[in-house]
Amino acid sequence: MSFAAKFEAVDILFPGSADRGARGRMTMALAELDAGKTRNDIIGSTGIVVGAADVNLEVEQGEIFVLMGLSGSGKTTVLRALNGLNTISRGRITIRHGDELVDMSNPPPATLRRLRNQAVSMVFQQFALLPWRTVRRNVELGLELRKMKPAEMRASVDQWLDRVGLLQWADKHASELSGGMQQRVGLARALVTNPDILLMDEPFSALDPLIRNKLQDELLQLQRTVQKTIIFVTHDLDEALKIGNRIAIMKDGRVIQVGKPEDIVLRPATDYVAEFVAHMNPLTAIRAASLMRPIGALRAPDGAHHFNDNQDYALHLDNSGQLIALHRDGAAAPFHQPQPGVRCPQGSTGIVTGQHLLKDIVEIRQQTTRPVLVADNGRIVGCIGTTEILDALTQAGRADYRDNTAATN
Ligand SMILES: Nc1ncnc2c1ncn2[C@@H]1O[C@H](COP(=O)(O)OP(=O)(O)OP(=O)(O)O)[C@@H](O)[C@H]1O
Repeated sequence: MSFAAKFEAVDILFPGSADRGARGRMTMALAELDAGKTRNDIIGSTGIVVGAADVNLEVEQGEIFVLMGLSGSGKTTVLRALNGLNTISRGRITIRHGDELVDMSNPPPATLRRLRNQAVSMVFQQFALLPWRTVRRNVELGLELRKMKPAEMRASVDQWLDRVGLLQWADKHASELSGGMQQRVGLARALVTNPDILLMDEPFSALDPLIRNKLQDELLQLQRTVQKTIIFVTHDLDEALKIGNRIAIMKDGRVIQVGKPEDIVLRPATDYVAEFVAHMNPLTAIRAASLMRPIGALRAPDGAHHFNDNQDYALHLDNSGQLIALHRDGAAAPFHQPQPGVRCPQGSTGIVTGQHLLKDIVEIRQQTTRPVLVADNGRIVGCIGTTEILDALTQAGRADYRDNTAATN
């Protein structure tokens, strides 16, 4: 997989007033940064604000990459450097636009215009719609600079309005829509230009929790079809864990950990991240592959893999690792592959993939009253019983898991 955007040792400093001494103060601030001085030291001695320091990141094509951190940690500063709204003080940012690699360190104005028009679009927290324009005319805004024929423009716009479920609202004014609907218009406006990268700056923060949750689901659904590279800023760890393929945690302008949601949850790199994680919702963050007990450890002398979850479960696998028979306390027991939206039969063990979320596992377990098996391409790789679910749900259980994996690594 090639990168969509790459940050190499990026520092972004804000000089404040553009007086004659600004350049000298900037040089001094960079030297102080190199000497390990803190943000507060640097603002005290030079008046310069460090927005981002030594940021190294590679965002892959087609992933949702989340920048997460508390207010002032530098998320927006990093995001805005990707469309040239913030100037890089040192280091390099490269953006892939088709076959071209664009250096964002100091792009000529024409390159920047082309990039903003074609390669990078942004969705804002406060929607930024024009209230006097209709919904359709707001979405057209993204295409107006392209000199498209009106009929072609209308077809693209309506296709996107349809995708975000607002085609019926096309002739209403933006001000007549609810917050959630307005943000769907913002999303359609950003996507109608078919950008390589979509930047989303706290897009759902202004919405109430139910609508926010719904829009997160819709974004994930949309992403499955459009497969865009999305860089998403949030200060909410649950949101980051739910929607991010990978997450960068920021503090004081620096990236302190980058990883998949489960890396962040199960292996926090610092006490600071661990403190965040202690308050998160594991149901939408932990996947079957991380919480299962691996099958390898469960083989008994009779050749079956035995797993105890109140009762003894014996898994009989063929040479390729597929389940051919399951016994519960010695009696043959049924198993099945759960289907989305279909209630699992009670008493039948469900077989899921490693990608299933803890919330799905809990639901399957509740419906079947049986442990859950995990398969990778048909090969059984692990089991999830009550103990594994409780471990994943509780902070203490997750800490045990961390200690055990650290001990076995
Ligand atoms: N244009 C600017 N001029 C001066 N300082 C700035 C500017 N933009 C950001 N900063 C400073 O850079 C630091 C990082 O700000 P940034 O907005 O990136 O943080 P954030 O993590 O996105 O926070 P929030 O969630 O509150 O938006 C802050 O100290 C902020 O005051």
